Amino acid sequence: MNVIGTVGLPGSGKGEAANVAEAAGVPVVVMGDVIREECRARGLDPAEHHGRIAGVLREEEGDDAIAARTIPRIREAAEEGETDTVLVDGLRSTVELERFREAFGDGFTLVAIHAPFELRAERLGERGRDDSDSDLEALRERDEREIALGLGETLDHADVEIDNTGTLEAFRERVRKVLAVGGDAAAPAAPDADPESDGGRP
Ligand SMILES: Nc1ncnc2c1ncn2[C@@H]1O[C@H](COP(=O)(O)OP(=O)(O)OP(=O)(O)O)[C@@H](O)[C@H]1O
Repeated sequence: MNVIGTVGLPGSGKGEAANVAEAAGVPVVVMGDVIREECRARGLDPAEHHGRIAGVLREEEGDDAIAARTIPRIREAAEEGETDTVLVDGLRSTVELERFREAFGDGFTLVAIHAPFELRAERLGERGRDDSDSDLEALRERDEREIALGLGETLDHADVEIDNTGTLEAFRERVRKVLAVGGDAAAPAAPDADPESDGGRP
């Protein structure tokens, strides 16, 4: 079983990567769904209480609570899917990463998606909101919140890096390649490899 976890700052392209997976018949498990379900189980509206319940779950069941609850969902998705690859969206911390590595061993591949702040701000602006200063400030705050949870450190542990600074089609193609190989086979793809390059590196 190949489990591909994606990690990236807000607006980096995780949702697009999940779309590529779905289009390719690769099931997608969203870690946030665990939290939404827990909100409903407690009679709370996920839209309002998502952030708080994520914190409560970690306090009650440990920092790896969301990962632990996601693992059986990943196994179920693998059984039901057309391929033996599953994409998991929503890793936030190295504790979660360790939990997944423990559960899936070499079958787990962490994929980091990178795009600079300005580009993420522009893309998120196009996704919904206008590109005002308050949105830039909101993105800065979201970045900081995610980094405080451990996202920055998690990015440093990636097995595969995807640089999402080009066209959407170039990004989708890169994701398709990573999904097709998964696991260790993905390693030869050098970080931020230039697809135009003929390998003439020193
Ligand atoms: N290479 C690209 N070129 C143009 N637009 C892009 C590119 N990559 C992503 N986008 C667009 O940027 C927006 C943000 O991407 P996406 O929703 O995948 O980010 P995300 O990492 O899931 O963000 P969040 O964590 O905030 O949900 C989307 O509208 C997406 O279609």
